[in-house]
Amino acid sequence: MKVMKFGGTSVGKPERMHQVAQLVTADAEPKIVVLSALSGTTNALVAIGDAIAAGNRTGAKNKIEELEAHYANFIKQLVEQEECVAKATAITREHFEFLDIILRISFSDALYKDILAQGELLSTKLFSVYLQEKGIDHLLLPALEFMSIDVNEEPELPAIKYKLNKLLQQHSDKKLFITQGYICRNARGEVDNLKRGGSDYTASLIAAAINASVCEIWTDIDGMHNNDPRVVNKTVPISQLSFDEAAELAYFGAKILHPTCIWPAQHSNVPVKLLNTMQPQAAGTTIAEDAQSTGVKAVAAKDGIIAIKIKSSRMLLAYGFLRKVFEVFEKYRTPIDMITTSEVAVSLTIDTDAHLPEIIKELEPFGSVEAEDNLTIVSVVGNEIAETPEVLKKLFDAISTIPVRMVSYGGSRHNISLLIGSEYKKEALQLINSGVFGL
Ligand SMILES: Nc1ncnc2c1ncn2[C@@H]1O[C@H](COP(=O)(O)OP(=O)(O)O)[C@@H](O)[C@H]1O
Ligand SMILES: N[C@@H](CC(=O)OP(=O)(O)O)C(=O)O
Repeated sequence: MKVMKFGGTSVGKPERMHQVAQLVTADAEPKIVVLSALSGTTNALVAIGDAIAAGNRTGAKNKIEELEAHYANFIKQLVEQEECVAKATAITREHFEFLDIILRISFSDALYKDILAQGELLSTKLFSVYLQEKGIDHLLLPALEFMSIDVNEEPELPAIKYKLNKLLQQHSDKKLFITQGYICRNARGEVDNLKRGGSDYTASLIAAAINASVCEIWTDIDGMHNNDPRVVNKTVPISQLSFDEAAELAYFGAKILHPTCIWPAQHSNVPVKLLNTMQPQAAGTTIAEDAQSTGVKAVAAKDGIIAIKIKSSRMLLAYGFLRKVFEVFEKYRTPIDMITTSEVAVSLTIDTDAHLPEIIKELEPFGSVEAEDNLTIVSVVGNEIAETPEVLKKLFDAISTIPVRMVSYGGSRHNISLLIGSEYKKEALQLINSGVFGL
């Protein structure tokens, strides 16, 4: 059995959904198809939730109406038969009625998550209606019945495995299952999600849970490119990546993959393929354990980074000092991305300001604390990169005009990371493209 995940761009237009139907019926292998919300929908739902949270009910109502109109148009081109048009219309009405009700009741965090879940519920149900119209046998598997996260918001792989396999056994006559990406239940049993872009994570968790033959991530580009195609002009697809390389690229900003979506597939040794819905014949990228070729593969950039510097001539070299610093970040569940130390200071980076004031306050007894935002981590990734001759020289020659704030080298065998001001990101990625990749 294989997993095929189609992102928002692959289901965002009726004709693309038609194409998805062709791709999922192209071979006889049983499959679980994971769909994201239509592109733009989750952003619109976030805007609706934010407007309601801010007490701007008129603004929220206008956004809901705009989104409903978008779905009304979508349906017109998705299905033709009167009966299917009626079904699709009833489905959208039901979900927009839910949003209308939320406008009238008191708002909570749990309701916000419910709002965000509507996108994937809509896309899968509408796709199911289209499959019905085409007479394609399938079953809609509700993700909320098997996809769960624990109190620390981590997916519960053993529970997911148990529940999903049980559901599949109950429907062993079926060959095609459709389910929602992104959405799940949390430890309180409420509707929750796997964070933005989380449908890739859903696909990888499902692939691990069923020990799939392959986890295919279908998107709007022919695989992982060597650089961010939204930022630089000339990029090329990479045919093979190891799990570690792909995980580093996803974590350090390659938007094509959700930051943590590699580990489940790696855990079960399921190869992941990145493929293009608009160009299905393109080779794409294969991510697998045995893709071990060495050398520089790609560069990615992660924005929204904050650097914190703690200066303390007294305490820094005392043992136990770093532990005390790390405990503050642990307390606020804020991961540290990069860290460097010197005789008198320790500098580290985080990617969220959610608890910044509390963190700074608790660090102040250790020394003087400075925080700086608007920074970007640029990560150059490739197996055994540190042992690859010339890489460091080429990299630093290429970016000699860019002020570099921090460097991380040696922490992983697959990664060299640089911290720069976000205003230099585009220039740095372009310089690395020509200086390191020769493009
Ligand atoms: N290194 C990269 N390789 C390929 N695509 C990238 C890379 N970095 C950023 N992207 C962007 O990721 C996009 C695909 O991811 P996403 O928008 O999340 O797709 P989907 O809607 O299918 O989930 C591409 O259109 C591309 O612009
Ligand atoms: N719809 C969700 C989940 C997702 O993964 O979407 P996409 O596959 O289009 O990146 C989001 O926008 O965050």
